[in-house]
Amino acid sequence: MSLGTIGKNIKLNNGALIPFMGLGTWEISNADVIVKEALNVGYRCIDTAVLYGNEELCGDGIVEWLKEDPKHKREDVYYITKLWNNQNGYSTAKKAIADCLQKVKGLGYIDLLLIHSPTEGRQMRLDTWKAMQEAVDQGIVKSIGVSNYGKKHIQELLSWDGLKIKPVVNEIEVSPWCMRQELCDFTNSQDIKVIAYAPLSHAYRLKDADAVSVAKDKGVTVAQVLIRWSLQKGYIPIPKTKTVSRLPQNLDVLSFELSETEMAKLDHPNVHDPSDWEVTECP
Ligand SMILES: NC(=O)C1=CN([C@@H]2O[C@H](COP(=O)(O)OP(=O)(O)OC[C@H]3O[C@@H](n4cnc5c(N)ncnc54)[C@H](OP(=O)(O)O)[C@@H]3O)[C@@H](O)[C@H]2O)C=CC1
Ligand SMILES: O=C1Nc2ccccc2C1=O
Repeated sequence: MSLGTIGKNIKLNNGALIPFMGLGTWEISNADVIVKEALNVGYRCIDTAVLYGNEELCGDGIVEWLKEDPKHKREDVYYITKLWNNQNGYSTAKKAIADCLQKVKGLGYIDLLLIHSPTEGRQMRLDTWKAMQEAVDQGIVKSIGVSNYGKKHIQELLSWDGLKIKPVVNEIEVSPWCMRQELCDFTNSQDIKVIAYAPLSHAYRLKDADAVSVAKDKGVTVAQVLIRWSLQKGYIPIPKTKTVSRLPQNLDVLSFELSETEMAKLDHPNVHDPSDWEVTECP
């Protein structure tokens, strides 16, 4: 990752551009308020999911922001949502995608639709992908991707004879305590970008002594250090905060740089401590 490109939009394998980082919205119940505030302070990418139950509120926040100023354009915001596990299967996914769009109808289209996880088995994964490809052909979804996919799930999709559209991203948990170096390298080798979820370790490691020491040296917070670590690794982090006062801080990660020594101090290649679920190895 060339440091000079951090902070710029990132080109996906279909030519579309995705913002360099985004806002996670899991467990944000007033997502309309938080999303609008986030857009006002400069966030341009919002990550939600059917699971989170706040897609409509995220859409409302975006639409409110668009209405606020004629200079605010739909194409300046990147809206990500995900089909939940029980929405796998061709006809179920077709209906679910229509529902996803209906919930944010003011947006007109979904920038990026993900299959939330690979847990439902090969046939369901591929049938779901078929429906997702058709949503791109229809123009209601601009890009499609996967989440929580391990190497074998990506290989399965890339070698499927029904593949017409490659996934643009794999959204997986990545932080210094869940580095997944092999999976990240494999994902990137296939020209698929890594969206790093739980980049703040779901807040479990914010008191880590090494991270605290790096943050102190740099004069920034541990949250900022972790987001910067993710960017310097070449990932697209989606830190979540429901605290309005933390929104600007988490975005303010372009004015400092971590040295190789600091990056190495943060790395924990031998630790594998996901903050949430771990399904990348499922059959
Ligand atoms: N595809 C998938 O399977 C998954 C996707 N995700 C996505 O990734 C996003 C991020 O992951 P998430 O699990 O939310 O965890 P994060 O790693 O983003 O951590 C969020 C926690 O950090 C706290 N926090 C945020 N900023 C700061 C700060 N500056 N200082 C101190 N504490 C801070 C938050 O508190 P507070 O909110 O109270 O401010 C919250 O407790 C999710 O919201 C979701 O969009 C997450 C898990 C799985
Ligand atoms: O953000 C998320 N938090 C989760 C917890 C369990 C399963 C999926 C998720 C998410 O997508």
